[in-house]
Amino acid sequence: MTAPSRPPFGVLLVNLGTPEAPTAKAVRNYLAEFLWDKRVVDVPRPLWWLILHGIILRFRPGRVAKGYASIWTDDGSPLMAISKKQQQALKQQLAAAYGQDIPVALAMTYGQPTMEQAGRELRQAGVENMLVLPLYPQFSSSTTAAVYDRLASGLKACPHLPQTRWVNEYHQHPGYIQALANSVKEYWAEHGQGDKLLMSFHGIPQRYEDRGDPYPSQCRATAKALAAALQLNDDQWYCAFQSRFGREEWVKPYTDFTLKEWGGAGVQRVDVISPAFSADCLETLEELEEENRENFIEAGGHQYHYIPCLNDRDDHIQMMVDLVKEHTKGWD
Ligand SMILES: C=CC1=C(C)c2cc3[nH]c(cc4nc(cc5[nH]c(cc1n2)c(C)c5CCC(=O)O)C(CCC(=O)O)=C4C)c(C)c3C=C
Ligand SMILES: [Fe+2]
Ligand SMILES: [Fe+2]
Repeated sequence: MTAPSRPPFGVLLVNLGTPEAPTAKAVRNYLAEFLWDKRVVDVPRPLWWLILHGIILRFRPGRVAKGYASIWTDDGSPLMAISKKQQQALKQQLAAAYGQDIPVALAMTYGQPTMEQAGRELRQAGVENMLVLPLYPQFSSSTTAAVYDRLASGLKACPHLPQTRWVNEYHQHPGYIQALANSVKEYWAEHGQGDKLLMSFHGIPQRYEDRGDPYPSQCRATAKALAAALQLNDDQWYCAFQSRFGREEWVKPYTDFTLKEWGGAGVQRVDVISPAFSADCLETLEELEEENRENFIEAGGHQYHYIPCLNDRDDHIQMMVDLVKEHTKGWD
């Protein structure tokens, strides 16, 4: 009997993390870990500890849990359920592309599965070369860099470091732009085309951009590339930022203000897509699908269409296979 051969490399897929249940307690645990990360909120300690534990974690979890309850599925939080589907689909498409099993593990920056769990899984599969693929198309210090920190701290206990490479961002990758364009075109073929396509990205504080975070400019570049792929005129599309948190200024223009303004200005129908997210989540299914629909309709708009994230679409997973091939040269 021959020993099973080592895989040439393994892939670590990473996303943000999500609560274990749509309850105030689970949301509190999730937010306590997430919002304590200095990459996410940089307010000096111990002041931030007092604000987080004294105010935010007392009131926010109950309200946010209701939002999660409205989108929860039989398979749990959408972000987790979709991430698992992406993991399985990527494994299948990599096996087809390489003619052998390529291990793919899933980790979350906050909560489960941890970097340590995913790392052990890859190690047990014999992985010595690891490609880290954070599922954030645009690089931000608050997301992608946080993955680096967590992985580095998870590897502290590892006696045998794998060779590691990273996918920093893929905000203008031709396969990514093409998959976005395909999804919009398919949506329009079925539902017709609106007056405007709003590309709504998760925001970050303006201060983070001012000190060099490239995320907003990468979002604007993604939006421009998608508009070009769809051959839209300048008045047919717009790029805005959602999900503000706290009182300080975040990158503008704001999605909710834009939709209120459009609703009042007689825009009849708007189509909304959210290219900062590789998987549908609270910020798309609740904030965009529900809250912002209300903002537009209450201001006088008529039709509001939300176009889903790329999730486990074939062309999205194929783009991940291309990213893997491009970043593992010499390992295969
Ligand atoms: C407090 C500051 C925050 C920054 C900066 C931030 C950046 C950022 N986040 C994502 C992706 C996601 N964020 C999600 C939820 C979420 N984000 C924040 C705060 C910041 N995000 C909070 C407090 C929450 C939780 C919900 C709430 O309390 O309002 C999610 C959804 C998770 C889910 O379970 O579905 C994603 C995904 C990006 C891409 C980003 C910057 C580039
Ligand atoms: Fe966020
Ligand atoms: Fe939100």
